[in-house]
Amino acid sequence: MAKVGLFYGSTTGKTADAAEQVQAALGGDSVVDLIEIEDASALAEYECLIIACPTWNIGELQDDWAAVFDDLDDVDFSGKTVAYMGTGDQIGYADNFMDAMGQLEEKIASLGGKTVGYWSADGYDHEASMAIRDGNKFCGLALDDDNESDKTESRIKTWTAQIKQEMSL
Ligand SMILES: Cc1cc2nc3c(=O)[nH]c(=O)nc-3n(C[C@H](O)[C@H](O)[C@H](O)COP(=O)(O)O)c2cc1C
Repeated sequence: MAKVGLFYGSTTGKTADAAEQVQAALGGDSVVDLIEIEDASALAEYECLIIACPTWNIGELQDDWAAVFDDLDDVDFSGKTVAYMGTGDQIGYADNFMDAMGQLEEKIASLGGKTVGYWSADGYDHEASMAIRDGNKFCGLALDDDNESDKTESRIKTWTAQIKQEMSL
């Protein structure tokens, strides 16, 4: 079985922690390579990807993802299965919750990536998000350790069970 590439950017460590938990829940480093995003071309090596990005500076990509965003255009995502996860603050940044996850999904899907891992937005308290698709679903796992750290473990457990099926892991 081909390994999953989990690429993350993280400024204060919350997304890095969540990415480690997702890696562990999917079976550890024999199943998932955990890679800090530095170079977009590394994404091409994987058929199954998990893209992990927090939203910073009111609706912006985290710095490491911002640095490679334009280079994503040079990656052929057709035939790749891609799941997304983000961390954010639904109370402090209610009008921009998970915007970065939405921007990355929009771009990578437009370049041919098949999105899996949609996640119900029921029970969240934000006002607006660029990550909402088809009614009331986020385009990936939405984690909020600023306000709901008690829910992170169970959200990761449920979501990883879902993408195990959707990625046939
Ligand atoms: C200055 C600042 C701006 C932020 N802007 C947003 C935002 O627009 N949307 C959002 O959902 N979260 C926002 N956040 C919350 C962060 O995304 C959240 O703390 C995240 O978990 C940080 O991830 P990291 O530790 O991996 O860098 C912001 C936080 C700070 C301090």
